[in-house]
Amino acid sequence: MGKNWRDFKLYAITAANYHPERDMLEVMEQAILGGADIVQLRKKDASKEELLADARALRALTARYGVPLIINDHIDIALAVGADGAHFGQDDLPLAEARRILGPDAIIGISTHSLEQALAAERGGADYIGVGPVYPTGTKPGRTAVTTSYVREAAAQVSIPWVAIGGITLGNVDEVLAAGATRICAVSAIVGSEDPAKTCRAFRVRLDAFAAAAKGADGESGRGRAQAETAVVGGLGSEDLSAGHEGDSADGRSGTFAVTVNGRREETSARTVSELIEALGLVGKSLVVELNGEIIARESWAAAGLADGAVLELVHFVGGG
Ligand SMILES: Cc1ncc(COP(=O)(O)OP(=O)(O)O)c(N)n1
Ligand SMILES: Cc1nc(C(=O)O)sc1CCOP(=O)(O)O
Ligand SMILES: [Mg+2]
Repeated sequence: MGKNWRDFKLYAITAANYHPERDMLEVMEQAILGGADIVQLRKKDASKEELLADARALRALTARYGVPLIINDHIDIALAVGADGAHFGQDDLPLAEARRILGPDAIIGISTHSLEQALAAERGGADYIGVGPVYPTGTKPGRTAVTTSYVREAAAQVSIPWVAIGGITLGNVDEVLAAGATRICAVSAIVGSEDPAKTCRAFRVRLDAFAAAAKGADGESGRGRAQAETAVVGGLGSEDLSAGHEGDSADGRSGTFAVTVNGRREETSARTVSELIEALGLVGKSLVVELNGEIIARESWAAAGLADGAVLELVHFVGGG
């Protein structure tokens, strides 16, 4: 493993059924290249032989990138390939048994669906917990969604690393992060996407933007994350974004062009980040701005030019903890 595994933010899990035409290793390598920083082998109903072969191959891949490998359900496979850890659900091998077998250094993750289960896993010595399913998901059909209210409880009361999971997509991840998640796990949204690397990069942009907002508004402690909210840009149409910029702009250019703001394509005539903030009515707000994957310091907003195709994440921090 490279960096401290506890710093992971984006957890990717295998699910070959979502990419029947593509090789599992190729998809997972793309996910890692895009920013997935922990990987789980999950293959329900596979034979031990099949699991072992996949686990060996994934072990080699993840070792090459210094990314931790977790094996779902199968402690023998985890041991056989020297995985970094294993993940168990409420009905799987009990935590105490898993710890006895895997030893003190293994990363053991436990699925939880309520705060009570989370606190029990924490007391029992889990290294991290899954918090979910946040939304209904076809990857685990029939499971009742715990909603973002459990995410908020976890943010307030869980001390060990925890990861939000279940139905998380680029379309709803901001809501999960706004509820206080700082790590997310996605299966279908990553491995079922056309371009897993691009999808992971997009998840990372949002994770980083929320982390920066939490830090900016509350110092190093990260307190008050649960109050982080994305800037309210959803209701603004191109008219709003072009406000104050009709006709030629100061530098002689005219017209509008397309940018993506918090995942939404917009037409704007704003030539700089400052102009865009103004057009959005966000002047004076506690904001973190990410432009094409880079956080832009407030003092550089006026100089930060926007071009056609620019991708922006605007995170509005709305309170302390
Ligand atoms: C990170 C993470 N969280 C939750 C789960 C689900 O585990 P479990 O409840 O045991 O269900 P199965 O995955 O075994 O069907 C997970 N695998 N990973
Ligand atoms: C494997 C799993 N465990 C969950 C839990 O809540 O414990 S939700 C889930 C499925 C996550 O897949 P997707 O990102 O495609 O919804
Ligand atoms: Mg399980």
